[in-house]
Amino acid sequence: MSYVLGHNQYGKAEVHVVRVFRDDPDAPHELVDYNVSVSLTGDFDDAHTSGDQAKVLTTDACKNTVNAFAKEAGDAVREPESFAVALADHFIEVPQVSAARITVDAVPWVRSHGHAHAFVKNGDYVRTATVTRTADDTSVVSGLKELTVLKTTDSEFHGFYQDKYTTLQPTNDRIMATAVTAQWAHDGADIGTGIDWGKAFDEVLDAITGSFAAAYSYALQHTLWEMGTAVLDAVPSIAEVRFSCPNKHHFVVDLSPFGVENNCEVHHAADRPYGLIEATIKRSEDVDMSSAYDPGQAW
Ligand SMILES: O=c1[nH]c(=O)c2[nH]c(=O)[nH]c2[nH]1
Repeated sequence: MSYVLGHNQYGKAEVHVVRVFRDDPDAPHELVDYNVSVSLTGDFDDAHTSGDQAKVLTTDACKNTVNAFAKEAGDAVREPESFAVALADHFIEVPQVSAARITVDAVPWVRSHGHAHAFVKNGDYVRTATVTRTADDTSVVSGLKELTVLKTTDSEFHGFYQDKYTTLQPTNDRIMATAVTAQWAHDGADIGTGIDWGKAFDEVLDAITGSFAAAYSYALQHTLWEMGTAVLDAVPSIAEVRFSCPNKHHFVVDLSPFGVENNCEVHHAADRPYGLIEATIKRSEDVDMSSAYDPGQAW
């Protein structure tokens, strides 16, 4: 029997590193809070099929590298994308590595009361970055997750396909809520020219929240389209944006048994199940950024 080893990758997941910038004794402290994962692909068949670990860079060394680079990578540490690029550039130099993928979850901390060294965690969202480096190519995907948004009206859902199991009543007025996961891939040509990652992130965040608020919605799918086109309008270097958005259903509670009118005022916020609406919005038909995403990702 000759079985075949398929795609494999390995590395250290979730190295949680917090870097304080405190070089100038007179300046307020700054900090970044990153959960970093390293995933390496390459000539690692022997590690699996014969148990020979000669080519395996230990995941422990991957963890050590993340921690050391949090100091050694200088200003690149300040943005998750540039930190991930610095790490990927390092790991691709290991001869047996053909692709290095670095993912960073960045928790935002905001200065508290203008204080020089006190911060409050901003729980509004987690910022993400995924950098994939091969010998001759670097792809950068920025993103966010856990951005929960809600609007109390300007959302309808009707005219949908009906089969014998369809019981949902059409509505012209409902709450729409979701927790946005979004990932946007930067055009390869623009990465080398030095994108201002922080500015691009702020512009995308503003485009997503602004279009969610402003767009009149006929479905969460329709809102994803509006958010995606707003992102592409806002930042020219973005080639495509992917969304994964649970429909956080809010059902109007029937208060008629109590003789009480309920004009979309009292809702049951359902936990599960939830609709899961996912879409990619691309700048053109030719855009194919699939290699920029982890094949292990579910979407
Ligand atoms: O925005 C929505 N999209 C759907 O596909 C759907 N399906 C459903 O039951 N409610 C909704 N809402």
